[in-house]
Amino acid sequence: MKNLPRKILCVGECMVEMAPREDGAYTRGFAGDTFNSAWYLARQLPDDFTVDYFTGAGTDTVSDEMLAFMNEAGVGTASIRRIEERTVGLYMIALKNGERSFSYWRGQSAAKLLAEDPEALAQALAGRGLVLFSGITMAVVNEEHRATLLKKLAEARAAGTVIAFDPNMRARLWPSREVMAETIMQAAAVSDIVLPSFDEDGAVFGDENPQATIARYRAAGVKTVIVKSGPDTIFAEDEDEGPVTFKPTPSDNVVDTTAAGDSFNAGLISALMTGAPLVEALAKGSALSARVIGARGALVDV
Ligand SMILES: Nc1ncnc2c1ncn2[C@@H]1O[C@H](COP(=O)(O)OP(=O)(O)OP(=O)(O)O)[C@@H](O)[C@H]1O
Ligand SMILES: O=C(O)C(=O)C[C@H](O)[C@H](O)CO
Repeated sequence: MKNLPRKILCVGECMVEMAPREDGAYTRGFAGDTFNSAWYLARQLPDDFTVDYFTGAGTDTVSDEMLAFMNEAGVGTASIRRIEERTVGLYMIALKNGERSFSYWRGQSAAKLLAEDPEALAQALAGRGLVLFSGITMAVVNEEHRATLLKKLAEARAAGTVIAFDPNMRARLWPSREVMAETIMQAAAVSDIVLPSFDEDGAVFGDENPQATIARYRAAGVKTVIVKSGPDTIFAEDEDEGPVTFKPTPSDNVVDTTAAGDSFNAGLISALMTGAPLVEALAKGSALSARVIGARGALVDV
């Protein structure tokens, strides 16, 4: 990808994260899929890039702390909406042999209103080289705001912004599997790059193999599809570069898989934004995520 503005925006929900420690206590952090990618992107990209986050936050102390945390990490917060009567959501990680599961407390979070003001959204999206959003971004907003979000993303795309989408399906956040699947395909239809995981997409859409996942998204007009599969081979296809595969080196130190996909996305996008071919971008994403799963929590100082 060449000649794009060196300005990235990630859109979604960042929450308080409670990550279990070995001694049974919890470490408080701030995390959420698209924010995790923003955090890693800010570290991976050269200094002449900017990375911003768009969401809703409250005006209480924990919301202030979240924004301060973002700024310290080099993620810009200028366009974040502050909503007085709301606050930030919370999630807790549970670990079983390194594989993570989450419990959520996010019903009243300000992020649910991130697409309430179409003008604010359009302004945040304007002039970006790349915008990343996810299935979780789509899940946390209501039906009307989902349509606003898709419309504004389509307008940004028409104006030259590359739109990247990770389906990141969290069934519990959706009213039904049908609505989830339908919305994921609508989101893919406004996107240039789609970054699914085969375990989720295979189960929800009945894809027989990663090639079927690629074919489904390519038929929806997506230029670049990258199908992640834990330690297994990544299958990708790009309109210009054709099919590409990459086999990650399986890790012998899987401590917590939280944000494996988010950090992979950041490594991949940072490589593509600096002009690398797809195969190199797959290698960079894999190398970063392999380090991230070796420690607890979403954000790992790697
Ligand atoms: N056991 C592993 N060993 C080495 N690399 C791994 C392993 N698990 C994951 N990865 C790396 O992380 C990438 C993303 O993993 P995965 O397919 O599990 O993502 P995901 O399901 O989107 O993750 P999440 O949604 O939990 O962030 C893989 O493509 C691979 O490069
Ligand atoms: O599950 C969510 O909604 C989150 O954003 C929490 C985690 O940080 C994320 O799923 C990791 O990929």
